[in-house]
Amino acid sequence: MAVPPPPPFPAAPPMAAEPSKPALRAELRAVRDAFVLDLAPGERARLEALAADHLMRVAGGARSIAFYVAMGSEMGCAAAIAATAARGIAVALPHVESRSAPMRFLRWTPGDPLETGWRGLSQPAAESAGIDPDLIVAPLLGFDSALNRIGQGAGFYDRAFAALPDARRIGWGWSIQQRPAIGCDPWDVPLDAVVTEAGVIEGNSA
Ligand SMILES: Nc1nc2c(c(=O)[nH]1)N(C=O)[C@@H](CNc1ccc(C(=O)N[C@@H](CCC(=O)O)C(=O)O)cc1)CN2
Ligand SMILES: Nc1ncnc2c1ncn2[C@@H]1O[C@H](COP(=O)(O)OP(=O)(O)OP(=O)(O)O)[C@@H](O)[C@H]1O
Repeated sequence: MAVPPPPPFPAAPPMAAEPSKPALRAELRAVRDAFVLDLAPGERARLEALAADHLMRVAGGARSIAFYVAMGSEMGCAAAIAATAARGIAVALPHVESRSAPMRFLRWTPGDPLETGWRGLSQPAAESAGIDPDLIVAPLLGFDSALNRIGQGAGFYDRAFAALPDARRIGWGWSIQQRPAIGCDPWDVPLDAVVTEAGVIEGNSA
């Protein structure tokens, strides 16, 4: 009597992305590092200022915007923060205490001190006023034209988007971080737009 062959093992994970998220993150980090390393002196600041101009065109009506302090090869927010503050719009920055605690957005004005916190993050003093921003500028490792994003993988922004459903979600990154498709998980909340040095990618403009 024929014995049926055993089922293939290990079974494929139910939502296996192609490639795996950790592999995609490593690739995107390497591409982003190489892109920034190749920029001529002054070019990075020029491109970040272009992104700031694009953001100001789409930020209409926001009374408060959350940015972040860029690390490594992330597209920086300094020009956009300066433009935001110059328009009298409140600036907030993320504050992380631990991997498990929700990230908070704290009021910050250019010139205020920044403290080194969890994993070397530069962030406002823990006792700064918390705000619920109208618009959240989120760091990206990668994004696609359907406005899915992939971040560092700790889920801080996914959790913040779930907690602040009325805030506009704008991804912020270099145009070379775009991929044909970023596999998304059930908890991933899509962005409303992505701003790069090259322009704005909006949901209904694709
Ligand atoms: N500039 C910046 N600020 C941010 C974020 C971000 O992505 N960029 N965040 C977005 O969520 C939050 C912090 N999230 C983080 C999530 C993971 C790690 C982390 O695991 N870092 C590794 C090094 C990773 C690497 O090699 O690049 C470590 O410290 O070991 C750090 C911050 C809030 N502030
Ligand atoms: N709304 C949520 N509530 C609780 N946990 C969440 C929520 N959203 C995501 N997470 C958790 O966060 C973790 C990381 O998610 P994911 O791999 O999508 O990170 P990411 O989007 O790349 O990172 P980040 O949002 O920090 O930039 C997952 O383990 C997930 O369970």
